[in-house]
Amino acid sequence: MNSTLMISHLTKAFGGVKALSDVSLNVTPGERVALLGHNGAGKSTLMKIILGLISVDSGEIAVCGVAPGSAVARAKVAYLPENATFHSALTGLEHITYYLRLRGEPVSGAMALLDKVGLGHAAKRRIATYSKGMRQRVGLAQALIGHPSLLVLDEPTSGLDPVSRRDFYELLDGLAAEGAAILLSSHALTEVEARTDRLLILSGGRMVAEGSLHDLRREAALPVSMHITAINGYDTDILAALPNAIRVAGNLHVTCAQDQKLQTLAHVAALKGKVADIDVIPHSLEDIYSHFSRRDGQ
Ligand SMILES: Nc1ncnc2c1ncn2[C@@H]1O[C@H](COP(=O)(O)OP(=O)(O)OP(=O)(O)O)[C@@H](O)[C@H]1O
Repeated sequence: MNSTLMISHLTKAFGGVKALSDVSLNVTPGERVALLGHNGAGKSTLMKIILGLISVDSGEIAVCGVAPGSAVARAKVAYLPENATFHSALTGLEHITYYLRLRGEPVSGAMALLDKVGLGHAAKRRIATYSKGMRQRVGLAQALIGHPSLLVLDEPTSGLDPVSRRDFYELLDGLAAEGAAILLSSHALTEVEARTDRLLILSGGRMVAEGSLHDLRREAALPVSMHITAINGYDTDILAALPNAIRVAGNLHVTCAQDQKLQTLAHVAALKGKVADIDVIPHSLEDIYSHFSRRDGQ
């Protein structure tokens, strides 16, 4: 397979603590993958291994076809830490110029990088005067030096306002469209649901779920919840006709297993003349995430 990142049966322990157990995953060019998990689930450990900062106990890993941490891998992988820090006395332009020089890249590219992340207008202002969102963009511009094939982003949007988050994801969309693979960790479930191609859920060091939200929803097979609005006066008839219906804060509520959904809807439909409306309540990513995270006894 044409993988930018290939991980197979990876295991890592710190003393008696198993940080990662039998983790496998592939990320292909242009894919945006979100890594989700509770505190201590193993996300940072996985990122450090991908960056070549720590070794594995067993399993295989290849970044752009080579060992993580090798000179080739380091040239192709970029990392944006959650709290990137900058010398606040430097301007954005000076900062990026400095890092271009360190990487042996032409410094003439600094302005183009800042333009790419929407910071061209502030390039000559000191970073101390930048907002959190602007500093995050400097970090992204720095990460883009050398056209990385894989971007590893640790909670890149934490602390950003909704507009800055949207702008940040639009930048990532553009990079993915140019072929960069993106692996980002996040606790902001609703936003990654909309902005990534695939979700990975780590729990207790194990990869407990992987797929699109649609795949995870199907695999979780959580009970279906419905709200029924009765035509005035028919509440009691409906409750009598549907044994699994209950009254919650004045509304009628029905819960059934996934494979009972059509049958339950047919029962409700048969009550025409008594039912004004029915709403099937979709599960949020939080519900699905909790389901998989708890499966490991977390
Ligand atoms: N250097 C270390 N020495 C000992 N234990 C460690 C070390 N690094 C991580 N661990 C343990 O490995 C487990 C996974 O930690 P990790 O930092 O990868 O989790 P995480 O998912 O990144 O958490 P968070 O969301 O809080 O950053 C935890 O139990 C942690 O205590």
